[in-house]
Amino acid sequence: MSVTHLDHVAIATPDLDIGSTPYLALGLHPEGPDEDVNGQGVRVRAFMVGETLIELLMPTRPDSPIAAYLEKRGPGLHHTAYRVADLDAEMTRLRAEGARFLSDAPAPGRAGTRVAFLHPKWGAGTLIELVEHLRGQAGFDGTGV
Ligand SMILES: C[C@@H](C(=O)O)C(=O)SCCNC(=O)CCNC(=O)[C@H](O)C(C)(C)COP(=O)(O)OP(=O)(O)OC[C@H]1O[C@@H](n2cnc3c(N)ncnc32)[C@H](O)[C@@H]1OP(=O)(O)O
Ligand SMILES: [Co+2]
Repeated sequence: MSVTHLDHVAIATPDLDIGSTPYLALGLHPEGPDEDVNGQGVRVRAFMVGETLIELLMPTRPDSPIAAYLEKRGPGLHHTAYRVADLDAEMTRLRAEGARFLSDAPAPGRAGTRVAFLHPKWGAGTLIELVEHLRGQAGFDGTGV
């Protein structure tokens, strides 16, 4: 099995509190404290909806991909992320099918995950992320291991 869940939907925002307003009004609550993912230049606030997170992303430095996105497109939907049990295997499989990853190797994501992004052109106009959770981590169902 390859993809097992819609892991998260990510929204770019210049301000986590402003970006949170609709989700708080919908009755959702942040999952723990905000987290800085320094490799990506983002601060993340996550809201759980069923088994899927809404991930609010605020840039933490001018060269963050989120800063570039806000500049070009303004606040809004940034990417969708799909959970896989074995990210290395999935990257190998997709590369063999011509997929265009934005980095050679997985990078650290939120909450101890490993992540990799596929080019929006390959994604037919949307940025797609693959996520692998650590074994035993909340939300990890062990599928495929
Ligand atoms: C914390 C972690 C986690 O989940 O745990 C995260 O999510 S961190 C999330 C933040 N990290 C990332 O996003 C890392 C991967 N992202 C990147 O490397 C970059 O943002 C790119 C996706 C390559 C886009 O960069 P940039 O716009 O400078 O490149 P580019 O000008 O070559 O763009 C190529 C084309 O893709 C479009 N494009 C850019 N960003 C897009 C997006 N988010 N969704 C859909 N299309 C997008 C551009 O408008 C352009 O289209 P046209 O050619 O038609 O004009
Ligand atoms: Co993400």
